[in-house]
Amino acid sequence: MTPSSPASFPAASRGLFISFEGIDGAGKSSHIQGLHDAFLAAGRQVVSTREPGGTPLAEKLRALFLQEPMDALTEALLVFAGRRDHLQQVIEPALARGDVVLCDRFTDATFAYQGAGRGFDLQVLSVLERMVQQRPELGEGALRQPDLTIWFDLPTEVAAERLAGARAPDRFESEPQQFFARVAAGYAERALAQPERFARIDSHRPKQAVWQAVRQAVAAQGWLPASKVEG
Ligand SMILES: Nc1ncnc2c1ncn2[C@@H]1O[C@H](COP(=O)(O)OP(=O)(O)OP(=O)(O)O)[C@@H](O)[C@H]1O
Ligand SMILES: Cc1cn([C@H]2C[C@H](O)[C@@H](COP(=O)(O)O)O2)c(=O)[nH]c1=O
Repeated sequence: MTPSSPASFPAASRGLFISFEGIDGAGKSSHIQGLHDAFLAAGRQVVSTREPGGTPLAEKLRALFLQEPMDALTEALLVFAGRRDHLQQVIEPALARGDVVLCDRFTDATFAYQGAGRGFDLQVLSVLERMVQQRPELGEGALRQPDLTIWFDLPTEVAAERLAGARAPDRFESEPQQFFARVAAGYAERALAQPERFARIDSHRPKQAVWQAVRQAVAAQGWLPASKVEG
């Protein structure tokens, strides 16, 4: 059996937490499914989930979050309330079982959208983050954070073109391009501050090239075999 064959690649049995980020229309969705399939093929149990959402309660909050007018503090409180439930009900149990958790958006989105996009106080967001994500069992003062964040980066005008006419826009998708420019800058700031956690993917390329970059970013961590290109 070669080192890169899937059956020889349960490289680790510890849980893995991978989040996917980017402005609306950045192209996350199909690659999350591709990675889900690749991890299954490598013999891992996989939980694909999303934020806001991921539990019955958090999905109810998501519907309000995406549709009802509210201020930025209310947005932040709702999204962190849903995140708490999601962590307790889905993410932590999956990681404890040793599963791979693929999460379409997590707390970086809150810093990018509510923080950079809306201009909401980053220190208040940090306090909420600490309350919701604190995990004493990981070490004193430790917070649950993704092991890897795959950030789909592309120009706001390209994302807008991709979304145009695709579906009825929600409250965020209806925002002007200047809003998304701020959100994109927010993501860039997060990535700069935590380069070891972020993998930036240039998403202004054909889907197959983006997929190969995503696959490579995960393989570089030793979590999937490097040689095989799927999807
Ligand atoms: N590399 C690409 N080139 C061209 N079009 C793409 C590419 N990737 C995705 N798309 C198209 O762009 C649109 C948005 O993609 P997708 O829904 O995957 O983005 P997303 O990041 O999940 O968006 P959102 O966060 O708003 O749900 C879809 O119509 C998709 O087919
Ligand atoms: C987690 C999170 C999300 N948002 C925004 C970002 C998107 O516009 C929507 C979610 O829609 P998607 O198409 O499923 O990605 O919600 C946010 O503003 N703050 C957050 O923390």
